[in-house]
Amino acid sequence: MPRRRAGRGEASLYPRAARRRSPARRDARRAAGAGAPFVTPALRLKNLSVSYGATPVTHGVDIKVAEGESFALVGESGSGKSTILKAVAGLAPHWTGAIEAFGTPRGHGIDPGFARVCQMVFQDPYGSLHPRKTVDAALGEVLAIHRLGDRDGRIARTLEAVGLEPGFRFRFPHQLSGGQRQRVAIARALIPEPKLLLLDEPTSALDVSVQAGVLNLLKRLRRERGLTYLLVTHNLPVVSFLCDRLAVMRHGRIVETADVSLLRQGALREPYSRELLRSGERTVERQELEADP
Ligand SMILES: Nc1ncnc2c1ncn2[C@@H]1O[C@H](COP(=O)(O)OP(=O)(O)OP(=O)(O)O)[C@@H](O)[C@H]1O
Repeated sequence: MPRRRAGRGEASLYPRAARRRSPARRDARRAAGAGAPFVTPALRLKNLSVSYGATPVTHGVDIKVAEGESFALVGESGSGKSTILKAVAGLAPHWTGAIEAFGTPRGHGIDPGFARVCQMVFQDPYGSLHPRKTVDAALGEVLAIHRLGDRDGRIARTLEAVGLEPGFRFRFPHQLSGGQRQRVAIARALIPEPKLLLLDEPTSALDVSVQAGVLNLLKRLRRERGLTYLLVTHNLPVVSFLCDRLAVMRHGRIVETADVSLLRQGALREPYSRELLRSGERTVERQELEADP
């Protein structure tokens, strides 16, 4: 059984998790791999079974995502990918098993400590932003929930980080384009300075012409902030661009977990994964995506 690092007691976990690690240390942790002993994963799902009422949706899902890693869930529609994200975010409260971020388990209800380190970005920026709240109000609300000060400074810095000019601060959602709205949604997730982002099809509701810009932004933010991503997508080029590993889901179960290099080589092991690969959508033009630095 993997041993836990000394001093990673439950009470002190969130302050430790929120501390920025040096890139060298992060690379070393990544090189150690998600399954290596002594390394507490950023996210651990153990035997996770989620249901809606009496209907079971996922069955015994096990996932470990290392700190700084980007991990994708792919698979056919209805296989339970978004349900896993919802359970981690506290939006699907009927589950068994365990959900841990940086070694600390979350409960089934509202968990403000967990929300501080783990935030979610939804697929549809039109639905996820309140139509009567300005960008300033949407971001300020998150700061108030987490009792974070320096409201003006944090909002200004976060808008800059997502590539929005200061003038966007007092606009309403209907005064923004789809891509700008999704940048606001990303800003809202980023503003409490989480370490782990749950990304549910973050670009699929956007026009193809703006998808690449948002994907490039997510890639840069991860690099600059040492973020960990758990991403749901149907778009395999997005997985290839943004992720290190992927899990293929079918009927609520993981059928294969693989390094993204196998996806790129077309060398996934399971017949179902290969079928998915053959039918993979290609909706983002590769040339629009930035190369790795
Ligand atoms: N709030 C809900 N209440 C009841 N059933 C739900 C709810 N949300 C999702 N489901 C059902 O759970 C199953 C899994 O849905 P989920 O959204 O997790 O799949 P998915 O793999 O993310 O699909 P897609 O790729 O189409 O988004 C589906 O059968 C869906 O109808």
